[in-house]
Amino acid sequence: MSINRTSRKSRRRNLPPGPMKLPIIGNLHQLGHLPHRSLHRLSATHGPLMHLQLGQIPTLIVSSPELASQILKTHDQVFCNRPSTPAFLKFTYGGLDIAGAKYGDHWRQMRKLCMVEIFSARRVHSFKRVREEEVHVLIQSIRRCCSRSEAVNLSEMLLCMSNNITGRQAFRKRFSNVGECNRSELHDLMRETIEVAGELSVGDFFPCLQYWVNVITGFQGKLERSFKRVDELWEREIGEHCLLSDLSDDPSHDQEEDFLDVLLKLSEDHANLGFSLTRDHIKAILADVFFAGTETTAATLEWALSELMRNPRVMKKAKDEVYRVVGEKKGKVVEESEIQQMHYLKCVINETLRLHPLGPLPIPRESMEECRIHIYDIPRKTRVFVNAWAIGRDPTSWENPEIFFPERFEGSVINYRGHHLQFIPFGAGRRMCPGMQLGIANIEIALANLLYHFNWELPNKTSKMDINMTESFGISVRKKLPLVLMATTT
Ligand code: HEM
Repeated sequence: MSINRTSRKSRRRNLPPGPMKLPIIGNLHQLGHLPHRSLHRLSATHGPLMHLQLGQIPTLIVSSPELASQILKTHDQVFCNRPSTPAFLKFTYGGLDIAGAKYGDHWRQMRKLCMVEIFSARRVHSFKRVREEEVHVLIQSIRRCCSRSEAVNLSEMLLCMSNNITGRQAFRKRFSNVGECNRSELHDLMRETIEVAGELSVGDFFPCLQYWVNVITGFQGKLERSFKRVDELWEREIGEHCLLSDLSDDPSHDQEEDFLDVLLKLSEDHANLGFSLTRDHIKAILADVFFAGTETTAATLEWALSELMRNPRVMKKAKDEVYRVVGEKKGKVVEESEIQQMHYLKCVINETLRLHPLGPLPIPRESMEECRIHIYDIPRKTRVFVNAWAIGRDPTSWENPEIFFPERFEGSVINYRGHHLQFIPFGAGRRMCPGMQLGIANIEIALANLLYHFNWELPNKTSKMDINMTESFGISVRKKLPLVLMATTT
């Protein structure tokens, strides 16, 4: 398959348009080692529309707001499929979820159901207490490090917090020890699974040899083992929920419904639902909630703090705002109602998402039919990566794009809701992130509290420029090296 351009010569000679290839500028070997900066460098040389031949898969990388608008708005209906990779198919029970589902009736039904029942503003609000309690546990855990003059591994703690919040939202269970924000069975399992799911396996790009390539490289074995453990976890939680709902004197009946309560209830209501929500559908949705929701949230917080450490002026301004809004409130958690007045904090989060979006690689789109983008004909089944990372650093949209400058969002109409294609950390169009509000609520409350309760320093008198900002690939783009800081209480 080639990506064709209408030839100028043929137009001059009044001939029917003949094909001209959009040159292939990269291959699988390069992509395997391409961090975002190399992709950025390639697009600086080859323009914002790049064609890579990844094994058997024609692949486009789109790195300008104009082209992103063509993919995610003008031709959203053509590009709203997701390619099936073995890892996605496995963890989503053959694409029964939202993120891995092929575009069509099933995806529409699942997305609508989850938007109403799981991702709605009402549901996000109902977990306010869960977020505030888990942030309180995080603060207490950091305080204990302070009292022992120990460095805080924030990368690890933030991921544990995010897992605990999601565990409580999904099935009312936190997995760390009581009162701790430490590693748990869930934490290790999610880490391992996210690594497997985010891995670029060679077999993904050779569909006809996929299974055998994955067996030979050992990827298939890794995938099966990981899946078995995750499936056991979902089964255990579903079993416990079914048992609890049979016990009329269950004390947790007073509490907010969790996602699993909601999904189990819906699964018994085929008539109203109009389709059958099986156990596998439920497990697939749980997989989405954990895999799409935990690391993304923790990674954004990690980048925000790293940028604040490198930019003391911004750190001071953000802390001043939090104090001004909250006032003197010893030992308490900053509450969500107070965050609505923290406009600069929101700019800091925007600026973090601009420079450190989820990344172009983990959740690609796929064209469902042939389509013309710019002057090129893009064949059916082309994989498309919209490079939010490069778009967020595009000098034609952003002044001094490499500088962390939250003020650029003050008084600006640009937001992350998918309307402004120069800033798309949550994507845009039909397949835009449905968990945006949930993710932002977690990030805001955690960041406000980390700024309110602590002063942060680098360990061993290292300089702010020593903070390593190298990225690593996975489901989200995380810091390659953990963020380790010293905290003192304010
Ligand atoms: C900072 C946090 C987050 C970021 C940056 C983020 C980003 C993204 C992006 C870029 C996409 C692809 C959109 C596209 O193709 O246009 C996506 C899809 C998705 N996200 Fe998020 N996300 C976050 C949090 C969450 C949370 C908390 C959840 C759920 C609990 C979630 C669930 C999903 C799902 C299910 C999809 C697939 C949607 C579909 O294919 O229809 N995300 N996210």
